[in-house]
Amino acid sequence: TTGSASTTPESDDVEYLTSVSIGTPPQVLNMNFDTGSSDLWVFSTELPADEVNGQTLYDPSKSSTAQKLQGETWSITYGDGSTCGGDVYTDQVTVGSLTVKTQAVECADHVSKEFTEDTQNSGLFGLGFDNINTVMPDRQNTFFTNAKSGLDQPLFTADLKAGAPGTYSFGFIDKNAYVGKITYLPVDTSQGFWEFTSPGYLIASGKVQRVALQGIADTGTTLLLLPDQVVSDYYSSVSGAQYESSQAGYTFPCSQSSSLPDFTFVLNSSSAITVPGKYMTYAPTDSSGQTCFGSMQRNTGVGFSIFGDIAIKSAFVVFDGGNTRIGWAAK
Ligand SMILES: O=C([C@@H]1CCCNC1)N1CCCCC1
Repeated sequence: TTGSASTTPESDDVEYLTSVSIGTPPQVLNMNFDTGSSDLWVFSTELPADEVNGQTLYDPSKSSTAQKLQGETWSITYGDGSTCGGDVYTDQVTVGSLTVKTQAVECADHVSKEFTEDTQNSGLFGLGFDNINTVMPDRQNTFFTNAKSGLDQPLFTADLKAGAPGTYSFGFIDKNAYVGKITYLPVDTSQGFWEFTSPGYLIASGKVQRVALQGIADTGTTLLLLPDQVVSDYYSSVSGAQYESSQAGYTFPCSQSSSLPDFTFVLNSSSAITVPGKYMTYAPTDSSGQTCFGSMQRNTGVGFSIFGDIAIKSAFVVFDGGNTRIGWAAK
């Protein structure tokens, strides 16, 4: 089997939403596919009304294929401090033409304000490793784990685009979606993430800095979060760039946007991925449009780097669960 679905960016490419069908008859929710976590959770009819603002609610009582997982609950806190939790059903879940008949669907009965305010996002679709699924007392599998044995190839791919719809595909690699070769790096799954190490980086056409960047490929993180040393090196070449504590990040005059340098992360001795300078301006910090927030920021407090959508939309990425490796290609 295989399947693929279009994924559409919200404004500023802050997140990408993908249509998912759950239950019988199908209830269609737009969800945030997140390779940085491993719970499939949805806004549900169990939420208090004041925690819902525009999202689509999954109602298990209206699905003839929903089964409550008695005694099972979930609770998650994300890196930005947002939280949610609730109880668990199994139901049929379909992405494109790919169906998992018995998928754990974690129903939120509480969500923090970050989720309430994210009005188009009706849940997270975890694509990390099962060891960080939060369901207690019995941990549940991701959609990818459940689908994997039936897939033509035990992998999924992310082809995110800047300001345009892209594609998540399961079970196959679309040769028309990338150019050149796919370069694979080994993945360490011990923390539950698609964790790999880039051996170095370069700014613009400068010399390669042989600094190991241990990080995760996280489709659910917007920006590119790297070690302080790398980030200050990058912005040292941008006129007027500074770390603005009130903004909790590096900013620069928006007038500099067209001169932000490319950022390249190395994969091996003969391969690298370049984030074009045009992606390195994230957004203005206020409506005046004077000051802009950078797409590269410090990874302070995380313990590793996060190659979020800024990096992922600069490439075609293969999440190869069968071989526990990640593949990167230009496009
Ligand atoms: O909570 C997260 C991210 C948040 C954004 C969405 N993906 C998961 N983590 C990944 C980085 C380390 C801490 C946990």
